[in-house]
Amino acid sequence: MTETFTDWLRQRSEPDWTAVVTHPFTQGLFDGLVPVTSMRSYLVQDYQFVDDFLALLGSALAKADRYSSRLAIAGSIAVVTSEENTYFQRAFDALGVGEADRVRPKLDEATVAFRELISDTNARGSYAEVLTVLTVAEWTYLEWAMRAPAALPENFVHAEWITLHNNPDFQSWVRWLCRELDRVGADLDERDRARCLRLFQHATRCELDFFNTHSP
Ligand SMILES: Cc1ncc(CN)c(N)n1
Repeated sequence: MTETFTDWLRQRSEPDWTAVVTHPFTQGLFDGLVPVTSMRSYLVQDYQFVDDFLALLGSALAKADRYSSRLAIAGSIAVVTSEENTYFQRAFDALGVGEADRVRPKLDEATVAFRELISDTNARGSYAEVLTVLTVAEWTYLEWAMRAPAALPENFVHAEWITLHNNPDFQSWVRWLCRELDRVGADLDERDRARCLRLFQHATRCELDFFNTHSP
């Protein structure tokens, strides 16, 4: 079988890729053993990441070259702004996160770095480059969440963060993202493919730094 563009990108992003999808933070989630302080700081920072991520989805929606692609992207925007946002609010309530940390927390270095990558891609990236960053963010999350055991932790803060990233709709969305990047990637010249690779590797490193920051 011939190698797809997304497989090519992922293979050249090792060993960071495997380090993200098997990260000890995710094992802590599966066991329900991430300490409250780590879970709180992780979700507070992630909510700021999600803000930029939503803008990047908007950029993909605007840059897409066909209506069917816009529909798929709009479906993901709907999830981020409903189920996922509601999860954050319920988790913040359960973890005692105050208003200031929900709206404008002090950002960790890893969050700043990730946000910079996203906003640069948002401002200057082609559709293929926007898809590249989205694919890393979603595919890594699907891959770690798929490693969860059938028995989920009791605490909904842990359990729902896993199921939000491993359910049939999320799986279809990630499959679509990979196919879309393969489709768009097929028309790129060598220089643009290399740009996507650098972005893919950079985004994978940002994911790793993000988990590392919140691992006790
Ligand atoms: C850091 C990060 N990367 C990816 C995802 C999945 N959207 C997330 N919520 N946070």
